Amino acid sequence: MLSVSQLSIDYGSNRVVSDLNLSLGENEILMLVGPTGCGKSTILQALAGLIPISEGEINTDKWRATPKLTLPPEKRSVGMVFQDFALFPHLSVQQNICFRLKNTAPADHWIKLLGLDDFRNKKPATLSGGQKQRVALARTLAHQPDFVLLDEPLSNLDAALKDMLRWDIRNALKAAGVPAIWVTHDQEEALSVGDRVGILKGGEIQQIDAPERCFSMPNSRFVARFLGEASFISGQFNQHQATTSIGNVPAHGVDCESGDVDVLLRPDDVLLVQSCVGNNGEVIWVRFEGGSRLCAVKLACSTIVTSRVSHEVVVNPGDQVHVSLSTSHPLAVYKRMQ
Ligand SMILES: Nc1ncnc2c1ncn2[C@@H]1O[C@H](COP(=O)(O)OP(=O)(O)OP(=O)(O)O)[C@@H](O)[C@H]1O
Repeated sequence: MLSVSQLSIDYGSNRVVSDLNLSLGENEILMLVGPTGCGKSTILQALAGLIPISEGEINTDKWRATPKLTLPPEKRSVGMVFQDFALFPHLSVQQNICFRLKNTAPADHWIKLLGLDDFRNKKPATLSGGQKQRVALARTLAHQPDFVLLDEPLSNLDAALKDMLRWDIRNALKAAGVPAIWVTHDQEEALSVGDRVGILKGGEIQQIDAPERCFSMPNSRFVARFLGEASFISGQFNQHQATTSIGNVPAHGVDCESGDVDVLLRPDDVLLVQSCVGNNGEVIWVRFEGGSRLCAVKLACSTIVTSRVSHEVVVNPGDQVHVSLSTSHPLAVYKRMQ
């Protein structure tokens, strides 16, 4: 539907995106994440035609853009949703959504579907942040774009609203059958809402994969750490099995076939038990998360692993505990760094 090959983007002499290759399938939602300044917004702006590209090409079923073959934004059939909503303050909700629309039937459809019926005649200033973002989304979808680019659409909203609106946006995109690239700072949002996740670092894609794969089989330690709590324990890897000081687990070598490795542990892979005998670690910090607690445990070898326990388990720094590994899914292992 949309494909980007060998795309590079410069600001003056500063290359901020290098050799980007990605494709967006029909009806697919691709989440883009990465540290601040890694080029996420720049990529969206280039796809929308708002800034020039230096190398490579962007192709859709209907058009092609290269550094020499430029195409203005209005000819790209792309919808954009920004974090600051970008609504016209002097126009009503209805007028914002119908702005420059010849056929207003799709606008009615999205006004109803996104729960904006009661706000048709209100001005943006009288709406909540969540309602403003629904208006921005309705306006985008009412124009029936071929694809949508969302630049941190939820970052100005509070946590409870974010959680609800992210699903409303996903459902609306799926209902419209429009593919989207969605930039977010929120790893949880990326993993839960996206069909695929792309992780960027320094303007380069590190991995694009299904969320489960990015999380459980990251292709580098950077990706592992970026997508959530990650600890590593040394072990030996042989015959699809990793042997560590706190248990043996099925394993998959990301960059090696066998030998000395570091095993990626997510907090849910580590079982923490409070016991009077056989303890093998000391709790060094605990973070209360609501329904659970995240605990860091220092082992005798000085390795620190994290474990998530139910909120019913009361653990405190200084407690002696027993941690072990027992997973039925393979854990990612990486060649041991010297
Ligand atoms: N108009 C500009 N002129 C020059 N440099 C720019 C411009 N816009 C962005 N940059 C630089 O390009 C790099 C990528 O910026 P970009 O905004 O794409 O990153 P980002 O990943 O979206 O960051 P964030 O997560 O903080 O929004 C940064 O180093 C930034 O300082």
